[in-house]
Amino acid sequence: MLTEPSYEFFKSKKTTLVLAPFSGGQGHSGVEDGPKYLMRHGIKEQLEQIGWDVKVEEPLHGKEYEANKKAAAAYDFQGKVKLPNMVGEATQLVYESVKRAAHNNELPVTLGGDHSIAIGSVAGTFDRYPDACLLWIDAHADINTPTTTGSGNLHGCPVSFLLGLDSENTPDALRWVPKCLKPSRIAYVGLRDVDEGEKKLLRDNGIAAFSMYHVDRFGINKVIEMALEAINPSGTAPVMLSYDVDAIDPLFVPATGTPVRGGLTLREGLFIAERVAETGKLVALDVVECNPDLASKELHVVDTISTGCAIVRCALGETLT
Ligand SMILES: NC(=[NH2+])NCCC[C@H](N)C(=O)O
Ligand SMILES: [Mn+2]
Ligand SMILES: [Mn+2]
Repeated sequence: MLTEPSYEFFKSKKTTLVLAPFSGGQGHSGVEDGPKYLMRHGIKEQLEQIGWDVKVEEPLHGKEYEANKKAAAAYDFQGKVKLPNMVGEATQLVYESVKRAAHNNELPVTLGGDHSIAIGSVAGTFDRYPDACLLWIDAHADINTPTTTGSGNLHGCPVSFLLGLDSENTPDALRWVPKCLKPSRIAYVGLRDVDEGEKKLLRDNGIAAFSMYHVDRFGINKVIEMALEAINPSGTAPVMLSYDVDAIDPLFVPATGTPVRGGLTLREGLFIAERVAETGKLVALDVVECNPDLASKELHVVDTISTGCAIVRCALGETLT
């Protein structure tokens, strides 16, 4: 028997799509078009079809970050970190939107954009639900600090800011970020490309991290049970899902900036979202890193965008309704 969803907004089924067309957390152009493509593919109508009342917010409207990226690169850096001011401003705007939606008992669904925007969406969600836990579905751990990052790309760092790691080296423009996350409250699923410095941070902080090895060894169902048990032992805490589409194998999701082979199957990827929906505890969702520009053929765009939409529908209960 499926668990009855238990949160207020899950009963009222109000959601806000927070469009975050942002690419400043990494080098590729095109990831800022993710929200546009997801919307064009009908994500709003698809959610309405399964009974959701859908609002849309565009906190970055008129910002032209992508157009300014090249020029900004010359002055907007701090140590190794690229575009801290741009990322700091954009994520704060996302934060305000997500926070407002969450306090309004609407389910914020943040559509990226690169994964740096989770700085805003996670912080906004935890402002409303301080006891929440976070499932981070990704090929990457995104826990680099300003010191450990090799690339300097902030989409590889959001978790470290939310945890408050290496805070003495936090770029000024990111000092607003509340240290809202505890290491015991985040678990990863799908990892397969983790930097050496990140592995040490995961170990030293005792963070629950399930790689593709664990998915093969135990199966996806058991892995999610273990991940939820690690971060939400009572089963009563609110759950946020931050979903980088590169967790799923590039065979199914080719149009993404940092693809890594050997990932989740499409069904494993959707099952995670379905299983989280079934808990009835979902309070916020991100779907990030869809980059239509990186497709080598039109079919790859469709594969990637339709998977992004399916993740959202599954997390919002399509399979259960
Ligand atoms: N959100 C992502 N796709 N992150 C990829 C990060 C890759 C690498 N670990 C870095 O820090 O640059
Ligand atoms: Mn990733
Ligand atoms: Mn990521």
